[in-house]
Amino acid sequence: MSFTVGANVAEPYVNGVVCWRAASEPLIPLYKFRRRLCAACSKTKTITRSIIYKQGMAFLVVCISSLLIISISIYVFQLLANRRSRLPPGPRPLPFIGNLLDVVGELPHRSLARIAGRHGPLMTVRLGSQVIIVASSPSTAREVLQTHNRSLTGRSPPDAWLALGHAANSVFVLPPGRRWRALRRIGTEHLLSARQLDGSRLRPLLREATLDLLRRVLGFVEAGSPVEVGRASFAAVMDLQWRAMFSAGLDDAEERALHDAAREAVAVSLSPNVSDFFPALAAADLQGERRLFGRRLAMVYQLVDEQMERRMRGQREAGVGRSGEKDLLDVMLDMSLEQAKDAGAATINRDVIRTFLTDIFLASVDTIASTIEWAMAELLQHPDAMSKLQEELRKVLGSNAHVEQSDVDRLPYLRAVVKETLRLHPVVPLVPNKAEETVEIQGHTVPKGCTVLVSLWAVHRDVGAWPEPDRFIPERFLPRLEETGFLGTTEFDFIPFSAGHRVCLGLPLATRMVHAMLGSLLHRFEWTLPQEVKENVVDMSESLGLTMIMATPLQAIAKSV
Ligand code: HEM
Repeated sequence: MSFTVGANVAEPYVNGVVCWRAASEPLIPLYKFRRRLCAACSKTKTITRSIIYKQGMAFLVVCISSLLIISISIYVFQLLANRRSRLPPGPRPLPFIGNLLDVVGELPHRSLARIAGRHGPLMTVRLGSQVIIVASSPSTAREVLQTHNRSLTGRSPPDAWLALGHAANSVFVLPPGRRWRALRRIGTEHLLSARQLDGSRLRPLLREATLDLLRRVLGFVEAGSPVEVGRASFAAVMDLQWRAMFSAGLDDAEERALHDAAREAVAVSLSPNVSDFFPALAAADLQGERRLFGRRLAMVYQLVDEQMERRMRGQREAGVGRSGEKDLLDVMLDMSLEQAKDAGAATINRDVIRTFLTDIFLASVDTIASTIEWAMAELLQHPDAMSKLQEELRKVLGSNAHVEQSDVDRLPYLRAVVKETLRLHPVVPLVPNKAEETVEIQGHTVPKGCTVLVSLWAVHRDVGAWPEPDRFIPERFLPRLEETGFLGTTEFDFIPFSAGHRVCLGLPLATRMVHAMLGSLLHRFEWTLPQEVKENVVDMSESLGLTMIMATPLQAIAKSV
């Protein structure tokens, strides 16, 4: 770009001296002007600066006013468009940034619930250039997850997920097409259905994971140190998931690497990112979230790849597949070989296998471990509920050392505690869908392409559905244990696993492990808070990535019973 200097600005007076060279050259590009003018006379240095300064200021003023005019026009246009398109009501957006200032600064599920308190259970917020419709009540959640679910199951991958091409094959963010359906089917048929989990291959693994957790806690007890409940649960679930997918355990170094990589990948993956609010800036990755997510993901990929390599080498050397019961990796490798033979467009290739196994791994560890940690934090602050639960466990289990899946039906208070924990602390508090078609909800328009966020957190604290919504009262679930199950398909006031086409794939595994692990921890140990925590309070603040975890990891003192 070049700037020109007209005759009027080319006669600058600085300390009473006129620059004749500038005056005689009415049109000079600024960058040249600066160099040439300096060669012309002894006073030019000052004069040049003065002219560049004036030009720069003029340019800045022109830019700022154009930006202001453009953004005010967009703003007015949006307001008019909103009125005409009958979007749900919402806070007035600022030009450019929309309602970002209202939402950031607090955890998004909390700020959105606060704003919904003013604007209603179906509201519109604008985050940067993105239009988001938020459903915050049981009835609006039902509209999204049941009535209009077919049109609202799309996904826009968060920018961070584009790292290493993860989004292209990720079951979490794939649009509801052929590949997404194939992956869900594989997950259900070969790992996560009740039939698989209660079958001869996986059932012993699930039991072993509970015993593994008890052993880890015993290690803390014997060392006389407080138990890091979340960390111990995380490690036990991680090992279980690895064995279920690869029929192989993790050594200490792998366990440490995976723990840190998985926790950080999950934490970074959905944290607020300017690239998501302003897709036009995404290429710059200004916050570095995509790079960070990519680095963490690469560590998980590397370990998954090692397992794949080892298995494929084994198959090549033996000339046949593994004998015995097949694990998830076997099943997926067999499928990819079959599809390669058919020479059609393979739905399952190596990249898809790597991404799916990584997704399943990431989905399972933090969710189950955090739910157990939240439950323990609540119980430690509600000793009556803890005693009642331990009494029930003593009666039902007697001298059995741990909870089996077959015991859970006879443990109503344990089930009520788990439900109340998931009500107050749904580990996925906001579920983002994308409207694939325009739909009408309660007299408002939800336009095609916008994001439709269901706030499970707000639904679970809806005052109409839940008296004293912020209190931990497991008893509220006792009369309705059988009524709603976990799917919320009747009332939609309790939907920790969401509902509809994209309902959580891991529900059967999660409910089995949370009940078995939590029940066993309470049956085998007496729990108290460390003295310094008793004197203050348990820090119940949340930290949010892909899942909602405790910001301060819970520590508790365990004593063998
Ligand atoms: C307490 C534990 C868990 C909770 C509360 C939970 C909750 C959720 C929620 C709310 C969703 C979003 C559903 C939607 O988009 O409408 C979800 C999705 C998903 N969950 Fe879970 N989850 C848990 C454990 C697990 C486990 C253990 C696995 C796998 C082993 C898993 C695998 C998945 C997958 C693959 C999806 C994506 C489904 C899709 O988009 O099609 N989850 N989960």
